Amino acid sequence: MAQLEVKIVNKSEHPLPAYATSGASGMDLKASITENIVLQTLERTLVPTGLFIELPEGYEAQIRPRSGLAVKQGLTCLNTPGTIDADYRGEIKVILINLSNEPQTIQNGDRIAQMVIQKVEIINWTPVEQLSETVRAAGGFGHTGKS
Ligand SMILES: O=c1ccn([C@H]2C[C@H](O)[C@@H](COP(=O)(O)OP(=O)(O)OP(=O)(O)O)O2)c(=O)[nH]1
Ligand SMILES: [Mg+2]
Repeated sequence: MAQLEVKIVNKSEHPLPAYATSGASGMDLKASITENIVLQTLERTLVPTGLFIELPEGYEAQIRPRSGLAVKQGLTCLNTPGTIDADYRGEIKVILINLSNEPQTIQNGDRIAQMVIQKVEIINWTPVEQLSETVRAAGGFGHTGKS
């Protein structure tokens, strides 16, 4: 399979993010910090990764939570999925929040989130007076029931 080339500047002391298995969607991102971060219950913070990327136009990176961190420590990404725009040249940072009942500590090198690269469609609007009819029509938000 042809693979996309993506420029990256790595200012962290950690190796480049990598796919853990051949079928993985995401690459884990590590905290690049000089001091531990302690998050109290419901506290949030911006965790630096030391990574800067240049995505080709038509692509984005999504920053998603790791399920292990979520289930074991109640740590998740507040803005999930975080969006890294193709034209962003700043440091990739992860907005973590502690949804557990105890303080949670983040150490340098901890795998705090995962990054998925995806294609995005850029669209043009076609303004119209009416949309096509469907069975669902305007039903939503539980409209089809529970089971
Ligand atoms: O989890 C995230 C989300 C965003 N970003 C960076 C990359 C992204 O391209 C930029 C802007 O993100 P977003 O569009 O989500 O934030 P905004 O509040 O709309 O800010 P802006 O007005 O700068 O677009 O911030 C991150 O590093 N991590
Ligand atoms: Mg924005």
